[in-house]
Amino acid sequence: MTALLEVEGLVKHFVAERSIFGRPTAHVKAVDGVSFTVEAGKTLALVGESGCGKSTVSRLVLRLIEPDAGTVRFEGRDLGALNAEQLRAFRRDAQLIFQDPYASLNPRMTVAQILAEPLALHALVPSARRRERVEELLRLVGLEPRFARRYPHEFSGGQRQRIAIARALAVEPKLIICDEPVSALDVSIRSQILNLLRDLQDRLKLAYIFVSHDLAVVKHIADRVAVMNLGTIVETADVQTLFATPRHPYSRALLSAIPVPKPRAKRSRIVLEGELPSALNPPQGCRFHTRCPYVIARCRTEVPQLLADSAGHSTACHRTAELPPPESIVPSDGALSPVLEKLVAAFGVTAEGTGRAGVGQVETMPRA
Ligand SMILES: Nc1ncnc2c1ncn2[C@@H]1O[C@H](COP(=O)(O)OP(=O)(O)OP(=O)(O)O)[C@@H](O)[C@H]1O
Repeated sequence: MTALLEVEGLVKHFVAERSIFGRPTAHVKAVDGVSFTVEAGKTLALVGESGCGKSTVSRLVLRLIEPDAGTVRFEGRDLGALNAEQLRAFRRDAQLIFQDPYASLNPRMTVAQILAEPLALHALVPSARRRERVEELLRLVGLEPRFARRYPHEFSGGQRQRIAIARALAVEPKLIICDEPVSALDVSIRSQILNLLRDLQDRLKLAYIFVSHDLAVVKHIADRVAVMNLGTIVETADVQTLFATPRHPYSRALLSAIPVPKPRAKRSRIVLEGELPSALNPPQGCRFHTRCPYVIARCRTEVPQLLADSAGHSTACHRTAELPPPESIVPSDGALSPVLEKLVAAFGVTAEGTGRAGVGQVETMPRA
C-alpha cells in the first residue's frame, strides 16, 4: 500500500553569503538528503535541536519552498509535477499549524471570519451554510459556538491554538504539519492541546508531521520518530522502540537530556564534548563526529548511510553494531522505560534546575 506522503532525498541549501558581485560564496546546508514516509492516519515526529532543519523540511513538504533536489509524493503523485490546479487541491489536503497561533491569526478578523475564509476560498460550503459549519468547527475543537463573534486577542493561548486547529480543519485535510504546536503554551494546557490533536486524529483519520525539539512531548503523540541532526536523519523507528532502545549516540544524548520530574532523582545525562558544528560548514564524514563519544577514524571521513533492520529501525552510524546497549549508558538508577513513563505523566516540565541546556537540547562542552 502506498504511504500518504513519501519524501525521498530532499535537499535544500540556502545562500548564506555572496561576493560583492552577487555570487554565492557560502551555503547553509539546511536539509541534505532527507527521506521518510508518513502513513495515513499516523504521526511522524521530526525531532532535533534548533537549526537542524525541521522547519525547512516542513516548508519543502508543503511546497512553500522549492527543493534543490529530491521528491515529495503525496498519495503517489510527485508534487514537483503538479499543475497550478492540482497544487491548489494539494494545499487543501495538507495544512500547517504554527507554534505561535497569535501571529498566524489575523487580529482584525473575528473567529467566524477566520474560519469562513478557507471555506469561501476553496468553495467548500454554500454561503448560507457557512455559519453552521463555523459553529461545527468550533465544537470540534472544544470551543463554544458563541465565541465566533470574538477577536483573537480575547482568547487565551490555548484557545487561540484551538482556533488555528479549527481553521486547518475547515478544509478537511488529510495531513497537518504541526510545527512546535505546544511549545509556546503554558505547561498546564499543553496536554489539553495534545489530547485534542490525538482525538481529532482518531475521529478524522488525520496524519500529522509533528515537529518538535521536545522528546517528552513527542513520546505522547508520535507513532514514529525521525531524529534529525544538521540537515540529515540519523535514526528513525517506532516511538516505543526509539525510547526503549535508541541506537544512535545523538538520539541517546537527546533522550538523556529530557528533564527528570523529580529534582532529587539520580540521572545520567550524557554531556557531549567537542565542537558544536554549524549547518554553514558541517563536518566531513558523519556530521555528529565532532561531538560523538564513540568516534573512530572512519567517522571523520565516511558518511554513514541510514540503514534499516528487519523491524524498520534505521540508524546512520558506522558503529551501530558495536555500541553498548542504551541501558548501560542512560540511567544509573533503573531501566530507561520506567523513567520515561514518569516523564510522560509529567511531560512539559521545564529544563529549570536540570543543567545548562534547555529541553531537547544536548549539552555540549568544549573538549579539553
Ligand atoms: N531562508 C533562509 N535563509 C538562510 N538560511 C536559512 C533560511 N531558513 C533556514 N535557514 C537556516 O537553515 C538551518 C535550518 O533551519 P530550520 O529553521 O529549518 O531549523 P529548525 O530545526 O526548524 O530550527 P528551529 O527549531 O530553531 O526553528 C538553520 O541554520 C537556519 O539558520
